[in-house]
Parts: sequence; structure tokens; C-alpha cells
Amino acid sequence: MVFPQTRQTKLVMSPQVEAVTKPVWLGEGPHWDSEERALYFVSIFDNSVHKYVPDTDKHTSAKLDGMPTFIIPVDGKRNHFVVGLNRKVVEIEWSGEMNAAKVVKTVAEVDQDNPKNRFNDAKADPRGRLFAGTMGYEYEPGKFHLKKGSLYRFEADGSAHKLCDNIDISNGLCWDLHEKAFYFADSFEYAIRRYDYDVDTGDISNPTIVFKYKDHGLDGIVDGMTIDTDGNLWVANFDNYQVIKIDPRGGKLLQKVPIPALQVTSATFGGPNLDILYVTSASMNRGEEQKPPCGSTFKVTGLGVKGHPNVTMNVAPEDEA
Ligand SMILES: O=C(O)[C@H](O)[C@@H](O)[C@H](O)[C@H](O)CO
Ligand SMILES: [Zn+2]
Repeated sequence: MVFPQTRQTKLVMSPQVEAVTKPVWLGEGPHWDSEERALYFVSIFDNSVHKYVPDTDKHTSAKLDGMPTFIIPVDGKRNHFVVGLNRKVVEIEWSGEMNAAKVVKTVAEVDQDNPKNRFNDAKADPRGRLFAGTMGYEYEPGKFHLKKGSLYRFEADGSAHKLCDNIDISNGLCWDLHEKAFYFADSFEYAIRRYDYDVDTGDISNPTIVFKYKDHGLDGIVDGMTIDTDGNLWVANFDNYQVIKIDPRGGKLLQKVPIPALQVTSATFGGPNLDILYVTSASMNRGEEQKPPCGSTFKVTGLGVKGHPNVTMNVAPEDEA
């Protein structure tokens, strides 16, 4: 009697990708608020901040006077957020209603010697300090002055510490407390940097390159990223229709997740179990090749991993600042 060959069936989950918001021009900076069960993000070129609530499928936005580049809730202060607005870090108050956001104070201002610079990506570190980088003047979408950006750390009182300069586009930003690492990308380096990170002081040191796009035949540039609880990075591969999963400890490319938008800009974990990857995108050229869903925010499920809760920023109350 001949027995059929035993086949090993490997259970491979395939990710599901769905556009959940209306398209915007340059979606960026997704932040999942676990308490509110809401996703916040910005559209830099639309001058707007956005809120998407999956439970009600409601997407609202509010215009600001300038380019908002990130939106992070202020710790313990409901409806208050720190926003990168051109070269300033401001605090806004926003209930989430359409066009009802107002700036309540300026927390910090940087790059005075390059007045047309603007902020780009930012996150609060595990202790609630703000890490935010800048980039040179973008005189038209995708064209900008090179090497003009810097990366800063801001304490609760708004004081700024320059961590590095000579940056084209400041992107990425996430921390692995277990590895004592900070991951960062200067997009046109086509690579991911790792720094040693000291959670007590917020200092970063000893930059090394842990992953190079060209070693893996990847096109496009490195944009925003997030980290899962296994310590792997989920990186927006801008200009290449995908998010990639990377093990930064071994420099391995673990997975490619196709996204139906050319310009994938950033990603964060959200949802009640932090197992949904929310991915922002852009439609910067707005040509034929960038019809919707380009510019939408996508929901990716079935990845089989989880993220960490996003951190809110500590901002000292007025009388302590
Ligand atoms: O996503 C970002 O981090 C940036 O804001 C970029 O989108 C730049 O604007 C640049 O033009 C890309 O080439
Ligand atoms: Zn970015």
C-alpha cells in the first residue's frame, strides 16, 4: 500500500488591507489614542489635523494656519495636542469636531536661521519627551532644500536639545526599551539608523546603520515606522506601494505588505488590541497615477503581531514652565 506523502501545511495568515478614510494630500504622523479608541493623523499640505474613530467610522478634520506635521495628545489633558506647525511646536485644543481646532500656545520654535524649514515626523519617547525632526524648504511637493534639517528632543518645559543635524528628511522614530535602542531614518540615506538610547536622560549615541534598502533591492525611500512587541520594525516604503517588516537586530527583511498607494508615509498599531496596523499615505503628485485610494489611511489586519500603546507628550502647565 502506498501512502500519500505527508505534506506539511504551514499556516500563513494573509494580511487584509482596507482604505478607511477619505484621501488626503500628504497624510502623516498616525497616533492611536487607546483611551478614545481614535486614530489621529495630519495632512501636511492640506494644513489639517484629522481624527478617525473606527467604532463609528467617523472621519473629521480641522484646518490650522500653517502645515501641521504631527499630532500627539498632551498627557492628562483631554482634547489638547502638541502639533508641529511649520517650525513651531504648538499646543492646540480640539474636540474632534469639524474645523474647531485652535492654537492655545507655542511650546517651542526651532531653525530660526532657516525660516522656511518645517517640522516633519515626531513621536513622544517612552517617558513622554518629544522627539521631532525638521526638513528644508519644500518649494514644491517632493522638491526641497537638502541637508537643512535637524532632530530635536523637547522636554516638558519646551526646552530643545539638538540631537543631530545635516538631515534631508527626518523620519521613522521609534524606541525599543528592551534593546535600549532608538531607530531613526534620514529618508534619503535609504537606510535605517540605530542609536543607543538612555531612557533616563533621553540621550542618543553611537549611530549605526542596521538596514540598507539597496542590500535588499528595495526602491523608494524610508518614511515613518513603528515597532511591534517582538522588536521588529514596520516601515513605510514611500514611492514603493508597501510597508515592510524588518528585524533591525539582524538587518533582515521579514515581510512585504502591499498597500494600494504609491506613497506610503507612516504606520502605527491601533485598535482595541493594538493588532491593527494603520497606514497613512499621500497623493502628492495628484496625477492620473494617484487616484484614490492613494492618500487614504489604510487598516491592515491579520499580521499576527501587536504594537505598544502610543505615548502622549508631557507638557508642563503654564505656571511650571
Ligand atoms: O512623508 C514625509 O515624511 C515627508 O513629509 C515627505 O512626504 C516629504 O514631503 C517629501 O517631499 C518626500 O519626497
Ligand atoms: Zn514621514
